[in-house]
Amino acid sequence: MPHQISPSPYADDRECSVAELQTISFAKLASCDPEEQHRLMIAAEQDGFFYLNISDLESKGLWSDYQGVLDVMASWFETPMEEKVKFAYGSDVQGYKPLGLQTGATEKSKDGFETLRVAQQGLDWTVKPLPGQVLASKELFNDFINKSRMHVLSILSSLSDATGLEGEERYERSHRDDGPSNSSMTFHRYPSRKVRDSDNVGHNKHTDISSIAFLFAQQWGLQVPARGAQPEDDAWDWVQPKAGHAICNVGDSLRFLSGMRFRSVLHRVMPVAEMEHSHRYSIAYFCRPVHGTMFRDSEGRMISCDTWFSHKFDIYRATHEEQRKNTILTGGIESAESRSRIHSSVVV
Ligand SMILES: O=C(O)CCC(=O)C(=O)O
Ligand SMILES: [Fe+2]
Repeated sequence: MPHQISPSPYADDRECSVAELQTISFAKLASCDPEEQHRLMIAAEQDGFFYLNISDLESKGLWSDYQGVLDVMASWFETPMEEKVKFAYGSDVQGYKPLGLQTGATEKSKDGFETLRVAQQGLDWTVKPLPGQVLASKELFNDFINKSRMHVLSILSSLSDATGLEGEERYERSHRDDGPSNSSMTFHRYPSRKVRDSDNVGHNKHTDISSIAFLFAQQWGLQVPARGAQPEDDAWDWVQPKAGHAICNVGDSLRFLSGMRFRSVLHRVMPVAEMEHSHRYSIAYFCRPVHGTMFRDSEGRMISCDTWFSHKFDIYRATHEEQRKNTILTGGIESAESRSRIHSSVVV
């Protein structure tokens, strides 16, 4: 596993257009700093993506937990396929998803990633149990999930403060700890070019189902649409990996809960030069509302978050052609006007 961030997604010294994301301080959010809450609100409204600095003491060692779980997962992904498929339960919140079950990032391709998912309380499940290697490090995984969740809930409560929400309207109320939900910690491995077929290509463009996706990625690959680009331009900017920072983005559930105020931005993952010889790893904690939470979706329907969740997973698995027939894959944000407003800069 590479331990240093590559200087560029490319093998040569070609220019690379990078999304200019705001950086929000978790330490300041934890102390309810109104200015930081305001900066977060603007980032959620305008960009939909931002970095969260999690290197301060207030983050309680989350970054080092991340490195610990990454080591366990990198070793588990090396186990033979016959072993891994024993955990393929067909669930979208718990267990293994092999390569190629969804569409890939280019027309006609299949996805190029495998995933192990851990549901809320999933470490304790006796039905659909997790692999022994994960359970042997249960305390580490528990800490990692709880701390990630604590960070996301702080983001949600800061957004409630910044937008003046009270009582049951507050975003953390629809994500309370005592309510069951489809929240899930997901570990992705994008196998290197040496061990995957050429028609397994990255992760197709999509918006996330979740309220907030909280991503750990120390390798290039993630992209957002270039500012002002038309869908047919197919122009994308890279999201630069940054040590000590989570990459956070608003997903459909928070976009809908906020009455379309916050921006759920399209993104995708493309294979990069490093993946000719190394696997790419990313970990995402998808925080989703408690079961039964209602909102109006991009098709104008009042719908529960659970129904949206299952429609969305069906469409992730549909063909590219099927995906184009409605607004579910992209949450209705394909038009140039409502796409990313993130500025970009060019690095060489
Ligand atoms: O692998 C990544 O960097 C992003 C993955 C992603 O977008 C997702 O799982 O929804
Ligand atoms: Fe995503």
